[in-house]
Amino acid sequence: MAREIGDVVLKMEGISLSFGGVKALTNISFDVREHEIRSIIGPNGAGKSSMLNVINGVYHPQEGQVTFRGEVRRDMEPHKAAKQGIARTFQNIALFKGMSVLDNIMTGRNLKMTCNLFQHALHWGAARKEEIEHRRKVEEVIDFLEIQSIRKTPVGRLPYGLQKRVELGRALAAEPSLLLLDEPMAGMNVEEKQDMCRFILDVNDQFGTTIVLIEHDMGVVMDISDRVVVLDYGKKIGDGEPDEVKNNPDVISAYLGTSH
Ligand SMILES: Nc1ncnc2c1ncn2[C@@H]1O[C@H](COP(=O)(O)OP(=O)(O)OP(=O)(O)O)[C@@H](O)[C@H]1O
Repeated sequence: MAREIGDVVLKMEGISLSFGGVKALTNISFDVREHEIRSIIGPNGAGKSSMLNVINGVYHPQEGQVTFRGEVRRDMEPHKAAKQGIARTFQNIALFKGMSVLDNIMTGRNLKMTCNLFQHALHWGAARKEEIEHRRKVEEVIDFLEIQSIRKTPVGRLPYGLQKRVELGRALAAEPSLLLLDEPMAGMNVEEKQDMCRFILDVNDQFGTTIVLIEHDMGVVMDISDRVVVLDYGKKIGDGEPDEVKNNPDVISAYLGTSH
């Protein structure tokens, strides 16, 4: 691979998270290095989505510490995480179905907009310039994801695989340094999965974006990940390069041996 894996950018230390009596995560530690594709796998209910929600501040762990780019983050909220360059996609597509592909991707630029609505409405100086820059970036994302032909189509009319691609586009429009992908290939057919895989690898390679990925398709995970962390019942049972994880007996019995 041409890209070089860098220093640790995200460090999760001793993370524990409970919902009432349910322990979603117990004392989990792992790190993510610059430019790597780091996957989180595990059976249903293992705590994968909860971990992504801790990373971007949706959930606040009762114990443990999250360090992003050398800064310990307390009281992280999703909008603060977004401002720090963390973007994400969701397990269930979260797009505006009645809006066009272009407008949905444009919403990914919201945090970067500095001019107010009134200025935008009148297209005054700086606002006009800013609008042009946002449009340029959005068109760049549309070209990158090869969705020029559907740019004006309402998202709700698109097949599922393309909606997932648009959701990736919205996350990319924010120009994240860390991209969190929650099951980006769930529900896709083989061809759609191959396309999505290619885009994830290209994002990582061309933009240098660090990626944390949750995915159930083991073939995909083992193919595209630099390192994999394995959760089971909220506990970490494996962590390492794909080959290492594949041969870990705990992982085999907890996960690979099941029908997931
Ligand atoms: N908001 C919540 N309130 C209560 N319990 C929750 C909440 N979110 C997650 N849990 C519980 O925490 C545990 C871990 O759930 P989580 O969704 O993180 O697992 P997962 O590995 O992402 O599962 P899946 O593969 O099915 O998406 C489960 O027992 C779940 O029911």
